Amino acid sequence: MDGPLNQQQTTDALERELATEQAHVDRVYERLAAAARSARQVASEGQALYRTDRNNFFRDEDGTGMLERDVFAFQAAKRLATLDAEHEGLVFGRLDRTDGEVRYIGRLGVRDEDYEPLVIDWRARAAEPFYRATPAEPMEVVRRRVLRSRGEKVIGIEDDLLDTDSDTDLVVLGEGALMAALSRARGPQMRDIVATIQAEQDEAIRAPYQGVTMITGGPGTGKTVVALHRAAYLLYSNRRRFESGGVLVVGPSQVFMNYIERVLPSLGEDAVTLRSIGGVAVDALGITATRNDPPAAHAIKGSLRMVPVLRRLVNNPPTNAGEPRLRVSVKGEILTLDPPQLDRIRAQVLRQRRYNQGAGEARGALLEALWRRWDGLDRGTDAADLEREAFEDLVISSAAYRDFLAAWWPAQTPAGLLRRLGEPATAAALARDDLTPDEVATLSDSYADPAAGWSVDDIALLDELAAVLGPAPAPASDEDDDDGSLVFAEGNGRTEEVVTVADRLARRPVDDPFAEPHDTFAHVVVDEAQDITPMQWRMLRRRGGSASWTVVGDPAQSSWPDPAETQRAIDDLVGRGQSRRFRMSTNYRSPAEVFEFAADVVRRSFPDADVPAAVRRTGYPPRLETAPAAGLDERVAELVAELGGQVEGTIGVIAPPSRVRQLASRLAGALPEEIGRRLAIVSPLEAKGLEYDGVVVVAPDEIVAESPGGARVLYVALTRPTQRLITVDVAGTCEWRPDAARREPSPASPH
Ligand SMILES: Nc1ncnc2c1ncn2[C@@H]1O[C@H](COP(=O)(O)OP(=O)(O)OP(=O)(O)O)[C@@H](O)[C@H]1O
Repeated sequence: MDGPLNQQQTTDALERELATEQAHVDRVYERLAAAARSARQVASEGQALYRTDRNNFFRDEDGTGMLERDVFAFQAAKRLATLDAEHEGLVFGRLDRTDGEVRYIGRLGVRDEDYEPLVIDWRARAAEPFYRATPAEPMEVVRRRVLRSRGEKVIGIEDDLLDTDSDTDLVVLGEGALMAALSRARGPQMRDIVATIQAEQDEAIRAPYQGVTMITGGPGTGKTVVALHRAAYLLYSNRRRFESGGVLVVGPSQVFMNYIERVLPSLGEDAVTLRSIGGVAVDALGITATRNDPPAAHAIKGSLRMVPVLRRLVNNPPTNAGEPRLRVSVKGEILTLDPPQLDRIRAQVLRQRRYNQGAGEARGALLEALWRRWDGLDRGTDAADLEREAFEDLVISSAAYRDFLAAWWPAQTPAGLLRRLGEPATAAALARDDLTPDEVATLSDSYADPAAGWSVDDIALLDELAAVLGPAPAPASDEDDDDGSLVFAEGNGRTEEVVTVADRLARRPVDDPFAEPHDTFAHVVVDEAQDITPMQWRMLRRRGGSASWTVVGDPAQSSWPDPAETQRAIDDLVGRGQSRRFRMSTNYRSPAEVFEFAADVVRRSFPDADVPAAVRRTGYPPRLETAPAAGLDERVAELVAELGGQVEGTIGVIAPPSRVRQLASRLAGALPEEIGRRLAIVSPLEAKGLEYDGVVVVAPDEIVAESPGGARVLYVALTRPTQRLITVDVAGTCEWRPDAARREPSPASPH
């Protein structure tokens, strides 16, 4: 080119280029419409073919020919149907290469009638230079162009000239797609970043699937969005493995799952299971929890010290429900099994079987022990003798035996068991030396009110119990049949109903003693991994016994009191298998003015925090406010109203958990509806992973005090804004502020 374009030339060039790109995009949509028509036709022909073949010979070569010719149309139409109707452009990128080739990049691949690519799927290898090429290493790309669209209309162009040495007459327009994308107001849901993925992010997205892939980095570095694009990439590059094996994405809360739920569909992928950490065990338990425990209970319930307590809860049911010894009378003889012997039998069975599967064996062992007692008795020569079978019939029909069995090996459910910890004496007996008396009291207290429902931490405990218990046995329809053995009608006169083989096969899934009570997945993505408690890691690992993993987190944002402990759990997962680590170095969310302030706060108590570089300046430093305790809510309402006029999109009020409810009710009536609609009032835990254009952080000192994560949790709150941050101290408190900020009055800035 011969130098920069003037204003008029730029406008003309932009119009010309937009028209060129629009023409290509139109062609793509026409081709897709044709592909969809063809797919429908093939589907109906395919059905007709199948029907014919049921009556005639199967003509394999016809079916194959049909699939080969039209498989693409099928795929394109199927994926198009899953794309978000409001996606921002099916085609979003163009590469002009040094050899003159032009490649368009899009959310899915589209070919023309001659099978030539009109658009390349962003996950294909040929699309890699779109994300990786830099001026230092242009990868044979002269110009990278990002197309911005609304529906099917191209409305903007952002170019990067990568190979400045090449002699090209390509025009270069716009000021960079990334900055344009980052400056836009945020809606209530996360968007995909497929048009502006950065090189270091792309490497993590396309990393091999095997083993454990760790993605670390500070707040706003795109860890979440990268992990989601990685899930889409894995499905694309290994569809058979991951579509059939399943991909699970786990995030910190239900609100967070709602926030990210559109990203994968907007990339044309809907075969991914999204669960909040409180909903991971919905497969085994049928429930999802959203309530968080207070910090002290959270610290106990998340700790591995709960493992032996729960094991004892299952395996040593307190025997206050009945006599701790078995006494039955057979033909006038009293046979007794004492507690030590009973304990030995129980332990022996549980060494080989989980509780639910052990019931039959335990009964067998009791009968065996009683028989030995009977057999060993010196009953005199004229005493009644009994065959073993008749002896067992007598024992089984005795009320004493049945009552004992019900108390000694009762049917147990995870929920019923965990509730028992609400009895302080039971909790203390089961905790032994694993918990201190104070911890036992805290734990027991947390179950005192059954109406409170289960907490997020309880879910991992219930899941542990479900695993220790093993799959629930099928409800027995016939007492004698519950050992699962086949019964055939062979004229023994006792059998009233014939259990056919077909019946039995139909029951097998419920009966299968090896079936796990939970789903398993081929790949598990764990977001905000720094907050996953050791007990929750156990729950997750049950879902990914032979899975590969993507683990995403930032220890500096941890709300767990001992970040080293969660790190050990992650190291454990990695084990000696394959693993790779990617560090994201740039904060794309926060304005630099806000982030530098937040980074100073976290460094005071966590000097090793991984602090990324923020790329965007807005000219608005954080605004540090103070309000008298009595007028705090009113002041927050005023500030939210002001903020509503300053930012276009979402507003978050992040308050200490103890204040959230009251603030929500005070602010409800105090704000114009237009602002109320954009407002969320949340605790820092609920704000994890989310972002808002404007944020008011209320009573930062209380946030630090109310969380075991302390300053790290405040750091989460301070790093949520994409545009503006306001903090409001209760008058007389500002311990949290770095010295420099505390000495200065509220900065005189253009608010
Ligand atoms: N390459 C990119 N192009 C455009 N936007 C991006 C890019 N990378 C990240 N973002 C945006 O930056 C914001 C932060 O991303 P994300 O929430 O994934 O970060 P995070 O590292 O998970 O943050 P946190 O640790 O604070 O939860 C999001 O709005 C995301 O869309």
